[in-house]
Amino acid sequence: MNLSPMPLAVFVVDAAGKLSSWNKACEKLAGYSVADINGGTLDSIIEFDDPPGPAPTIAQRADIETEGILKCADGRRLAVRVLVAEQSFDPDQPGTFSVIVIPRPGQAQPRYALIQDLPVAEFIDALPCVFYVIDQSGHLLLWNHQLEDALEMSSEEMPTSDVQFFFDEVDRPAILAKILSAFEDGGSSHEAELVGKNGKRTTFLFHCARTSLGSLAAVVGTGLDITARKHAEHGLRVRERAIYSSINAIVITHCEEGEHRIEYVNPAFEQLTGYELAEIKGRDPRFMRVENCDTHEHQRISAALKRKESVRSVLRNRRKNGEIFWNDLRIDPVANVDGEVTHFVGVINDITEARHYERRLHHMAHHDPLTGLANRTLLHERLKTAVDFAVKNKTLGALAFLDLDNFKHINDNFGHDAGDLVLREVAGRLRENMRDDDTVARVGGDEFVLVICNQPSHDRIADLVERARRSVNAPITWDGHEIRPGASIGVSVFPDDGDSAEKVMRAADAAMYHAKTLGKNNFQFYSARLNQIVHEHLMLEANLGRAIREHELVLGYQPKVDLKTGKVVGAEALVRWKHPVEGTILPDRFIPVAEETGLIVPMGEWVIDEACGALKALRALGAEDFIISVNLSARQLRQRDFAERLAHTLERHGVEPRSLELEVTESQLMDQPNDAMEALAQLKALGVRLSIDDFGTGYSSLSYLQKFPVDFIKIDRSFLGDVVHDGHAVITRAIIALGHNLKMRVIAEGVETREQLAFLRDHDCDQMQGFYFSPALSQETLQEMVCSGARLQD
Ligand SMILES: Nc1nc2c(ncn2[C@@H]2O[C@@H]3COP(=O)(O)O[C@H]4[C@@H](O)[C@H](n5cnc6c(=O)[nH]c(N)nc65)O[C@@H]4COP(=O)(O)O[C@H]3[C@H]2O)c(=O)[nH]1
Repeated sequence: MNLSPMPLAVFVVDAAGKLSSWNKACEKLAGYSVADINGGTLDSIIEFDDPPGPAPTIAQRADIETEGILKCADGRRLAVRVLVAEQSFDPDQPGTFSVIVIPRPGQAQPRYALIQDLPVAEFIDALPCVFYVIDQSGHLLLWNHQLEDALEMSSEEMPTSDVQFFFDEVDRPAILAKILSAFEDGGSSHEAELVGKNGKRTTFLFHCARTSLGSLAAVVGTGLDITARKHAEHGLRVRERAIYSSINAIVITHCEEGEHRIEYVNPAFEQLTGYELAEIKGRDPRFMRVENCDTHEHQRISAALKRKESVRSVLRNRRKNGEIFWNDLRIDPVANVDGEVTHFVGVINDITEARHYERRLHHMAHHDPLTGLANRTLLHERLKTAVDFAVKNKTLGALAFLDLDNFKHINDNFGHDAGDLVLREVAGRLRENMRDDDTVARVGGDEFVLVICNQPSHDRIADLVERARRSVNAPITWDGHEIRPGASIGVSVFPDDGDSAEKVMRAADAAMYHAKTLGKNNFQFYSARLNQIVHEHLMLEANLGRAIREHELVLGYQPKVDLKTGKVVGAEALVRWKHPVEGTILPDRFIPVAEETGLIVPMGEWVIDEACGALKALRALGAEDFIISVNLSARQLRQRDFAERLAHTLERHGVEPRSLELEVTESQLMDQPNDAMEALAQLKALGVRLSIDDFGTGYSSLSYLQKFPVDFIKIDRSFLGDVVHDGHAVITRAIIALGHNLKMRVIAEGVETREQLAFLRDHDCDQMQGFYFSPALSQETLQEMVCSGARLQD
């Protein structure tokens, strides 16, 4: 064992106390040479302050600090502390003991008295740093190999170089100043980068101190390689800067015993929340929470923090100014080197804008832009919820479909702005009449829907719907005009009329259909009978197309008689449906379905084609002037190429246009009078005859009537009634006079009695048709009648 670097005096003795080795410090302290001590015992050198009695063995002294006197070679008696320790870690010397001798206070030698015993050169080279001694000329007197490595220089090159050249030119003045300061003030320290001969750069933390070598003033110093630390510091600074400059608000909290205290917030946080670090440092970040809001999210966060786990949450927080913002928050734990979580980093994203945008999108996806009411999508959701609720809780609810009766008329006459105003006004009125829990939706141009929840009775529902209907009825002023919207409403009650949204909607639809067929501005509840009607309607709708294709339709011809001559001058073609199962179906049942479905157009074409065929046949029989009239739907009239197609049909059958008469009802003409006028003008130009059907029921404006290029007006059947006695006679007379004044001829339909006939004759009516003379006949029977020259008897 080599004891020489040890500065304390140490003897090695065996169990009997015989000295076997000692160190230089020991020689120094006691003044013995090797020869003096060799073979001696511990007792010959140290006098222990033992209590009276037998002296303890060496082993007994182990690990006990005792005091004694070191008997020095020069006769001095030095008071010492003695520590005996068994050299158990040295397997080569079993049973040997170290005896460490420490001079007692006041007895010690100067601190570094033993230094010359140390192998300084080895120490210097073993230092974990560079070592140097510089003289006043700035040249190295002493250095270790670490310095050579850093400078990439050999030992030979070192003394010849001025130390300032070990540094970058820009750093040199500062380096010189530091060395100078060490010479003048006794010491200095600084960080600087040593530049190796081949460019290697190493950052050192230098400490130097003034010293003297004999009479030579010098500076001795060390330099600790801090390159790695510098890199780390730089990295940290970059990261710190990144956090500082991040556009995301960042908060760092310190956590201890479940408490979270804000330690740092970046400027983005300050900007976002309005709080500055100084005023919130040390507070729990939850102070920003909105009370009683997002409680579930807060619980989730607390639980994650307790488990020291990351968590993400979207919740509302309050800014300093009280404003609430949506926070997309992410919190991550930060552990120290021992893996213990000491901090949490929270990244806050203000997503208020995005949330609002999302909400706006959601609102747009679920609401009608014009009125702000729920749209079809939202209606379906709400209805489903309401029906499910009613089924589960055994309460009553209602679904009301509401159609504005005259919306098209409003749009056509007052323009789309007026139409929009009416829709918005109606929407507002419906909303006002419903509770917040109810739903008011707009699902089409003029179609509104109400979902009414939680009602005590059918009566109460009826009251509510009636109130809504009346509110819609109130007049709206537009550009000085008073518009009075009307509404047809169909109502189904759930769960009575259906336990699912689909069934309830079907029922309300049926009720609505019924309400419309009953006339305008009323409301109807769904009923089983109603269902039957609607079912029938659907059946007709499904079969009518086939009926047209499969030739199940036939025409009946009701003769028209000239009232002056009694001669049969024409006939009205009336369509019938010979249904293979149901038998003959009259047009009043299926024409409205054909109108609704658009099948009226192909059906109308067939009728004209058939009527032309009949005209051709009659002509062949010699009835040259015979006229057949057909009923025309407004839908046919609106077809752009109707006149053209009609001309083709007439040509194909070789029928003169003047033999065909087209009857259009007064109400259909007045629906869009300007368009109708244009269409009628085209037909007139073609040469066909025109007549206004059901005259007296359609509120004709006289100015229009004058302009329609029609040949006949047909007094509506309803005015004939008891024409001889009641007020209808006045109207009938007026219509006949009006027609004649407008240079039109007048025909009366539905004539059933001799009295009616007499009345018509007395008032100069031109023609008649009706059961009194004949119902509609088959083509063959009509031909027979015409050929036989049958006449109306006086
Ligand atoms: N009470 C009574 N009724 C009488 C009398 N004389 C005739 N009628 C009935 O009155 C209706 C006259 O036809 P409309 O007013 O044009 O009314 C027609 C017409 O608007 C429509 N229609 C019939 N055929 C066609 C067609 O081919 N095309 C179109 N678009 N509509 C048609 O169906 C309606 C009903 O037709 P129909 O059921 O055939 O009923 C016919 C006819 O049978 C009478 O003395 N007393």
